[in-house]
Amino acid sequence: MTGGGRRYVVVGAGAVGGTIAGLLARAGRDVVAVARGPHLEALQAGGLDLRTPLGSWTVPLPAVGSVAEVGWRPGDVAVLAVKGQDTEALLDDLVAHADPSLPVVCAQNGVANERRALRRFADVHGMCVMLPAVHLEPGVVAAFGDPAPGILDLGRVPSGTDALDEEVAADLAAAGFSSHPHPAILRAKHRKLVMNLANAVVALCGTDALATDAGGELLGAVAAEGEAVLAAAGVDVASTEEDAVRRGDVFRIGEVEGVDRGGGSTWQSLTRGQGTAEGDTLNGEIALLARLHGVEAPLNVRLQQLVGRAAREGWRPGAVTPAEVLAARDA
Ligand SMILES: NC(=O)C1=CN([C@@H]2O[C@H](COP(=O)(O)OP(=O)(O)OC[C@H]3O[C@@H](n4cnc5c(N)ncnc54)[C@H](OP(=O)(O)O)[C@@H]3O)[C@@H](O)[C@H]2O)C=CC1
Ligand SMILES: CC(C)(CO)C(=O)C(=O)O
Repeated sequence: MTGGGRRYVVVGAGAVGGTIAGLLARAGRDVVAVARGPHLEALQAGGLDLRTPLGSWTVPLPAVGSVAEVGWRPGDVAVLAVKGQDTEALLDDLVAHADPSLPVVCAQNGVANERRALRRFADVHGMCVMLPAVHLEPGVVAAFGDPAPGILDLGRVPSGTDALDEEVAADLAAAGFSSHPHPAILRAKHRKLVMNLANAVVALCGTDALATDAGGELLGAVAAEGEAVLAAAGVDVASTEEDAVRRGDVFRIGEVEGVDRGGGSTWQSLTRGQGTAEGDTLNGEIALLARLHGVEAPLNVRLQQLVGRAAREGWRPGAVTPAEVLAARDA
């Protein structure tokens, strides 16, 4: 247990949340996971099966089925690690059970979750999550970063850092992550957003399609469209050089025995048949800004529409070709 009564309530203990909760717990921090369905049952029955290139462990992890069951107390910090499409429902629940002064850290991709949280909570922190991880089986999470599992910088939203950021970063560092307080976290998160516009491509077209000429063309065009829209909207985005400097050689993608990495988080949503996907939060951010600023974003609009439909209708990765998506640009 950590001193000072700090407790990390990690809501959504999947790929990212499971890795954060599991490694914080292994480092002796006080952690509660909020999970649901068969994953909750597996956590409660046998703990978290956490696999990494550095080793695999069964981590005993206190787990409850909803934020109503947490028993919130002073010193708690909520770490949101659900996908963006689940944030609104979660926050509605959270606001009914936790004090409005609860610090909320959004360990999620995109930049929409912090705004959702700020409508209900005053003390909101964004986290830029560079943590390649997989959760395809109840109770099991694999994180591929080696030697650090990932980079988890955080800061207040809209800007600045405070004592909480310092404390969380120190606890994450003790758990093995690279984590720094970041005074302009949304700047970093917008750079990550540009990268995550590819999530829908990987999910729809499959990982093999990325090695094709059409796949490469699509990935480049989707990112370029995102950059152009963010520039038209006047958004402050970290440069690729700044991003590369921060990544440095903190981690590379390692091997985890017995686990195939497959694709990113949206690919995992389709592979698991989750029924929803994160397109509205990721490509939808570009669609939103394009509409607000009078510019076009046909590729991101198409990806948002397709990945939502794919999740609803149970399509598997590979159901769509890059050429089919590129056709939206040429229509
Ligand atoms: N996976 C990765 O490599 C990376 C992911 N990210 C980002 O991290 C965030 C989380 O993604 P990821 O970890 O992949 O997602 P996962 O689907 O693996 O984990 C999210 C978990 O949250 C659960 N959940 C959703 N709503 C609730 C709720 N109200 N109460 C309890 N549990 C809930 C989900 O359950 P259920 O399965 O039932 O839906 C799921 O188990 C996303 O924003 C993603 O883009 C960032 C970097 C890398
Ligand atoms: C960068 C990447 C693809 C790492 O897995 C990611 O952020 C995601 O899966 O959402």
